[in-house]
Amino acid sequence: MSSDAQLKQFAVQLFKIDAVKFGEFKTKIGVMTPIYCDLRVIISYPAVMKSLTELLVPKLKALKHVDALCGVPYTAVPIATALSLETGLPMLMRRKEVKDYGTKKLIEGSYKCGDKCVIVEDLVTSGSSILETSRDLEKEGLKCADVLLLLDREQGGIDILKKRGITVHSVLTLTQLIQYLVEAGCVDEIMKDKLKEYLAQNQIRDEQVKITPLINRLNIPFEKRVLEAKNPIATKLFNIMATKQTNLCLAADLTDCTKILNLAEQVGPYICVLKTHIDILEDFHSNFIQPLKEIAERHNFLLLEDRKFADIGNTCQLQYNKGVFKISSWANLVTAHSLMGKGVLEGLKSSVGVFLVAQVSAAGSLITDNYTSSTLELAQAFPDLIAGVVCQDPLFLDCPGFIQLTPGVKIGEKTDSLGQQYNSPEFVVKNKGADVAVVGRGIIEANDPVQAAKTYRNLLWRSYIDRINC
Ligand SMILES: O=c1ccn([C@@H]2O[C@H](COP(=O)(O)O)[C@@H](O)[C@H]2O)c(=O)[nH]1
Repeated sequence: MSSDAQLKQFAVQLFKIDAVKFGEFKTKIGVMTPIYCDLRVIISYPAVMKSLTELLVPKLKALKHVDALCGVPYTAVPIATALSLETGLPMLMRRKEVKDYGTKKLIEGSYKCGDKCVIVEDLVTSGSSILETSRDLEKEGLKCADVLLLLDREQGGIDILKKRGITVHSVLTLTQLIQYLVEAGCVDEIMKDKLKEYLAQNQIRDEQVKITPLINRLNIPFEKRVLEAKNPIATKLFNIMATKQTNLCLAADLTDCTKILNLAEQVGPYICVLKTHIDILEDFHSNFIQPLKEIAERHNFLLLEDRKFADIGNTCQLQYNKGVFKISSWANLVTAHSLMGKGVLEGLKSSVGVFLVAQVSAAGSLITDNYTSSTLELAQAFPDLIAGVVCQDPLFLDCPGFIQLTPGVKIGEKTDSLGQQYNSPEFVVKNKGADVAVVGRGIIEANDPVQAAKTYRNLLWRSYIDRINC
């Protein structure tokens, strides 16, 4: 059992090295907190590392039959190392990012299936990092029922873990830590009250726990994701993006056939997809299609008709194959709404790639979170047909074979006069998960559309490279 004096001395050590700070701090989820704990600094203070080890060792020894220790990356890895050296228990290491997920090991070290592994953690708020670690250890056949913890922030994480069969053995709670610091004269009683109020108002609910998926498409380069694509047009698009080094889709929202052909010819080298709204052309004639296809072939880009099919399957089939536009004869890709269910997808032929609309860029859209997640389920039920999803947020992270298409991209503007909402090229790729970004008026209304296309292409591609390297 840790003595009160030992704990108090440790609390003061943490305070002195600035591992615990008081004031107004913004948390990861944007909420303000009066107390901030950054235990990463501990490694620079061997005396504090020693105290911490002395506090954790008795708790570890009290656990029955332990085969290995694994620190939650990264802060708890040196803590687990110290415990391993002190107790002679073997240590394992979990990789946080597995970019080559097909080949790289998730867990480093020597172990066998069924080994009992104790997870070591410095701080628990929601418990999500521990859940990610136990998921990866269990994937390798290890058993992880116990966690050795330094500090419980008392925001519900311990109960969340308990519900999932994980027992946490902690050294200190945040309330105890403050009490020791008050007794030692490091902070006053007011801070204790502030903390009490903060904890009462900031309990994390079960459904708020977010676990980063094992496979995260945002970290995987297109040339690797192509191996996961089931739809042949998605395969083609991944290859085009990787070889041409562009993830720019031009929304060619012009109403004149010749203007579209001229623009396609000029910006062809910088785009991977040219998106049309074929029904806005005032002079549409079937002679338009052949040259458009030839330009697309020559410059190696795909044609996406943004028809947003949204009727019963039979009508969509007619709209797709018949009428004056005969979309199926030239479009490599089409968009469809999920509103009418799977009939729409059954009505489209499998040589096409479909982008299913899960979210839109329009302000005041009636699409709800439930609609979006049902759309993703529908997409997953048709992997041979679905090339990807049209959305505004980083969704389907664990489906690297699908492509995220994101419209609403413009430099220097936030809206238009009819409810369109824009983000910058960097933001949509790095923060919103866009694989391909759709740019319309940002290019077609620019003084020099070719230069604008080059600029968008460069910004989007650089952002994608930064994303996969970060
Ligand atoms: O949610 C959506 C879905 C589709 N679009 C289409 O993208 C372009 C955007 O054009 P801008 O000129 O860049 O605003 C346009 O063809 C839309 O129909 C979208 O904007 N939002």
